[in-house]
Amino acid sequence: MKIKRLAHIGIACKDVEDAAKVFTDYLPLEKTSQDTVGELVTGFLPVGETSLELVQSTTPEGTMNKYIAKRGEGIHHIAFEVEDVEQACDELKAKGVPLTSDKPFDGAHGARVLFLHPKVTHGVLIELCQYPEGH
Ligand SMILES: CC[C@@H](C(=O)O)C(=O)SCCNC(=O)CCNC(=O)[C@H](O)C(C)(C)COP(=O)(O)OP(=O)(O)OC[C@H]1O[C@@H](n2cnc3c(N)ncnc32)[C@H](O)[C@@H]1OP(=O)(O)O
Ligand SMILES: [Co+2]
Repeated sequence: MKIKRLAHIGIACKDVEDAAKVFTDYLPLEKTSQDTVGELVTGFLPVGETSLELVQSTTPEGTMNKYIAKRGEGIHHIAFEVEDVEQACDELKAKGVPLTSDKPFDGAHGARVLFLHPKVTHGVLIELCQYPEGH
């Protein structure tokens, strides 16, 4: 597996637009995109070669709302960009690493994403993402 960079830090929030205001009012950051991906809304704020990814659920029982109900808003996951997420998935499976899905699925900005289960990563939910060429 080749890791290219820390792609983003995912932050669980109740409302992307509200949360973005804090980061753009208190810090010199800019929200450069907002997209809906399945039941999630994401907002990206670039910081050097990485980004903050604000993530909100659009349904009461959605992933982020479930997380927020248990732990409150805050850092939810860290995402590493990999060269080949299918290969990374095969490698992790061969090592017996528990994943949250059987295979990579669609993420924001055309990425394919895969998550290692936080129970084996010292409580840190780790995303691996592969972006399309030219991203
Ligand atoms: C927007 C697209 C994409 C991108 O392009 O970047 C994204 O970032 S999507 C982000 C949201 N999607 C995901 O997080 C998908 C992967 N996550 C999951 O599949 C689930 O959330 C989970 C990690 C399997 C947990 O779901 P579930 O088992 O149903 O929830 P529980 O509340 O019962 O949690 C079990 C256990 O895991 C702990 N947990 C849950 N979330 C996290 C977390 N973010 N970080 C650390 N630990 C987490 C939770 O506290 C429970 O622990 P115990 O209480 O000790 O059992
Ligand atoms: Co993410």
